[in-house]
Amino acid sequence: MDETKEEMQQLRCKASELLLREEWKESINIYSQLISLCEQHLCSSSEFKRCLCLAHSNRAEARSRLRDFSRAIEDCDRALQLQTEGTHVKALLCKGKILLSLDRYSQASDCFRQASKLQIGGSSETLHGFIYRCKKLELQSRTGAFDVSDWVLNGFQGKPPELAEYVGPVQIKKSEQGGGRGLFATKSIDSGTLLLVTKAVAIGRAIVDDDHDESAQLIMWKDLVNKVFSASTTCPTTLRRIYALSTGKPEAEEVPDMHLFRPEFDIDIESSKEDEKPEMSRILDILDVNSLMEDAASAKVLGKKNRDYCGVGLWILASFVNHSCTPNARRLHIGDCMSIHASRDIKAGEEITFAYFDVLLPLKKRRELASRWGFSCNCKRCRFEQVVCLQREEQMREIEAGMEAGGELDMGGVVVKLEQVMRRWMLKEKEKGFMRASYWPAFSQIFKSERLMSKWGRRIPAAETVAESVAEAIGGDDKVVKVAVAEGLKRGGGVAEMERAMRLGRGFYGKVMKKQAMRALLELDIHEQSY
Ligand SMILES: C[S@@+](CC[C@H](N)C(=O)[O-])C[C@H]1O[C@@H](n2cnc3c(N)ncnc32)[C@H](O)[C@@H]1O
Repeated sequence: MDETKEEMQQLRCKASELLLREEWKESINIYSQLISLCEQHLCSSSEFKRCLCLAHSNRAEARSRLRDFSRAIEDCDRALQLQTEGTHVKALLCKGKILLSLDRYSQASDCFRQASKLQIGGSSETLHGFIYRCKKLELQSRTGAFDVSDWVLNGFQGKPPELAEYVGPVQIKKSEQGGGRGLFATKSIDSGTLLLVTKAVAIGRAIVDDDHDESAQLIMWKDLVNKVFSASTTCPTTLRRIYALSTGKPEAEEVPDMHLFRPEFDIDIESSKEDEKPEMSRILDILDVNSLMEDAASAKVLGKKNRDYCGVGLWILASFVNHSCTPNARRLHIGDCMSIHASRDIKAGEEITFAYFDVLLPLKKRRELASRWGFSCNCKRCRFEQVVCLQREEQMREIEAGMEAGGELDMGGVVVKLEQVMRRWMLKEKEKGFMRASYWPAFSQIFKSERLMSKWGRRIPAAETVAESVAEAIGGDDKVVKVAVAEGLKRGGGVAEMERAMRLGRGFYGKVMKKQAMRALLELDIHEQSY
């Protein structure tokens, strides 16, 4: 027996040393040996029981560092079952932290509460900190009451605010407009209302000098693939969610139960399907269809100091949102989280869509971009412009030619000609908005140049009119909102002008941002004239 106890001591010392050195895999190995030794001698002495309990707690810690959450939780539960004083708190703390990172806020909170009751003496500050965090996140995830204004107003100091997973008034259904499934509003909502907040499964990042920097793009992509594969290997819930996403064969895809995407969801490990093992080829297909670049405009603004720092990621629930060139929703990137809000008023039952690419472009360019995603957009705006292009081929060709030539003079010509023909064709306001959105690059070139404005300004509508009409057609967009703000500022920033800009800003930034923070953000880039 003494020999066995000595062996136990040796394994214990070795494993804790490895744990301290953060050599997780090796420490798991040794703890596994220690566990089997203790299990064999469990009945002979209480020392083995204490050691077994501690070994499970510590192996849980090491497993959780490798994000092997389900097996880490199994270890915590075993330690809790053995219930040896002291280690009990350790296992509860570890389990709580894992549940917190799996967005199971109330279950995490229960663990921290139990631990704080058991903790005798010592500082309970950490536990109270965790309990406070759980409470805050649980409230956010239940009510959708998010506010990132303070962080914005503090100049993005420190880490981005921690945001809870939130599933608002949305549901997945078969889509009529896009292929496969889509996300739909379950009730009528107004512009700026938050629809969901979701943390990335993973984000691949790299410094990209320009759009053609292929090696950096490859690094970013490989980083994403490895992280997603590893996340789906270690967490059955993540795998189940990832496997609900499209592989690019819409006809074969079922509508998953919304329950699967709610924050407190947990699959019963026993019931996790045997055949649900991550397969690299399926994961690659899924990433091909669903991964998104961090939206350039918002990622750049919301806390990124280095503007060439690019990221491509996978955000599960957001992956059910189809594209439209006249979208009604917007995404914002705050740290690793994506929030999606209505960029216009949305009716109950309406499909929620956002833009996969810049939609302030003519039909031909948008078609090219959509074809890179493997679909052709059939939204209201694309259908309308297709008819215009067919029926008014000659005039549209002239406008297109001016656009492609790209000179300042040509831009003036493009805009004046476009406004003339739209008057002649007696287009409705909404239709004018569609066309103006398509030729926005020409409008914005004129609006941002005093010289061009003095030459063409009297022959085209005012910047605010164009900005409002475009925003009406495609929802809030930072380039468009900035024009409204710049105009407001030029006129001395009067209340009415700023109110208008703020209304448009609400569509772009959503209600997670108070007016003051939105104003700070909008003014930030005005001087760069990045519209
Ligand atoms: C991120 S997924 C969107 C959700 C997907 N429809 C599903 O069933 O899971 C992207 C894929 O959806 C389809 N899609 C998205 N927007 C579309 C649109 N406007 N028209 C047709 N297909 C679209 C394309 O097949 C695209 O590759």
